[in-house]
Amino acid sequence: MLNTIGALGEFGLIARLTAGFPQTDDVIIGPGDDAALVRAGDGRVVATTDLLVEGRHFRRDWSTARDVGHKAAAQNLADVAAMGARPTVLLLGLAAPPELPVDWVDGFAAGLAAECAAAGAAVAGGDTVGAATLTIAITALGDLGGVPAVRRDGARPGDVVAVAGNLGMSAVGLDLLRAGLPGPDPCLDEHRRPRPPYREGPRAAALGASAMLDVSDGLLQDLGHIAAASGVAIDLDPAALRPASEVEEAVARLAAAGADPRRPLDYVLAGGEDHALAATFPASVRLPGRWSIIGRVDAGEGVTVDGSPAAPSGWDHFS
Ligand SMILES: Nc1ncnc2c1ncn2[C@@H]1O[C@H](COP(=O)(O)OP(=O)(O)O)[C@@H](O)[C@H]1O
Ligand SMILES: Cc1ncc(C[n+]2csc(CCOP(=O)(O)OP(=O)(O)O)c2C)c(N)n1
Ligand SMILES: [Mg+2]
Ligand SMILES: [Mg+2]
Ligand SMILES: [Mg+2]
Repeated sequence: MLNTIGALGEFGLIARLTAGFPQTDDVIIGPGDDAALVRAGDGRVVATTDLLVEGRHFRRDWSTARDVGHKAAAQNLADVAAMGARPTVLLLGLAAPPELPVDWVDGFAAGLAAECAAAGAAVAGGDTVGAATLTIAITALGDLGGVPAVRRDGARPGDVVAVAGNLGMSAVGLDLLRAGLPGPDPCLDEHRRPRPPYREGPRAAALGASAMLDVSDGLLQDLGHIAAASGVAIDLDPAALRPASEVEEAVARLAAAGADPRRPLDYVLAGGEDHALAATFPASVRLPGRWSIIGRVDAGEGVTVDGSPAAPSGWDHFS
């Protein structure tokens, strides 16, 4: 039987790839977090990279070029913010077929520029090649301003779990697109142009967040990374995870169209591409308005909802 990476799954593949990679004193935080932290001269820089592949992350008939520019930047800048850092600089890799309209490139660049401006980041360089599949590879850098990075491994029993940003809208928006249901719909907007709460990353670090990440693959799966890295259990409070009315309404639209949607709560728990920030904080911290408490950290392992093992799983590129 063929031994393929499909059987390993995305995270098995990453573990296998990175197992033998050299780690020197220049690497302060290596593979395994939202971003790396590396030495740079006398200082430190946060560094992360995420790819977007046409057909896999976006479709040109579902999103405008401008949308894709916004999303490509946002997906990467969110990983910087999730370390508690301020995004500073982005590098753009672009692989594109020669048939790609110039208008598309112009729109993409405008969207990328606008999202970078919103986060306070500049574009410092990149690379451009021809290829069969339109692919965007972005590297984003960030500045911690002298504070420690917020990793995935610092959650402690007794901490609270909190989220800034919205959950479930992007995934239900994707299902609207799959079902061919037209807009306007706020969930479509959220899917096309996620709005990570960039400034809440450094703010959470200043408040003493013990762990943090951005929700890209689905809340349960991503909180599972915090639970595993920290050696703790996380229990979520379903009452605190009530889906936004926009999610409820989009699910109702899908059901009315016979599209067999998931339950609203499942979009919240396992949707993906939210790029909300999820963090753990000592219970004594008074959280600002953009953060809402959704659960608590206990001794043990795994993620549960109201004490029960959580069923829906998140995104895996290979299974
Ligand atoms: N090809 C690779 N080589 C080295 N490290 C990788 C590779 N792919 C993923 N990683 C690392 O694995 C971790 C998880 O990746 P990923 O799930 O994509 O993070 P995120 O969801 O925050 O973008 C990250 O720390 C990332 O740097
Ligand atoms: C055409 C299309 N199909 C499916 C999706 C859904 N989707 C693609 S990637 C992904 C998960 C997040 O992407 P990933 O590359 O894993 O980002 P990372 O976790 O590395 O930040 C989801 C939900 C989409 N956005 N567009
Ligand atoms: Mg991340
Ligand atoms: Mg990634
Ligand atoms: Mg990411």
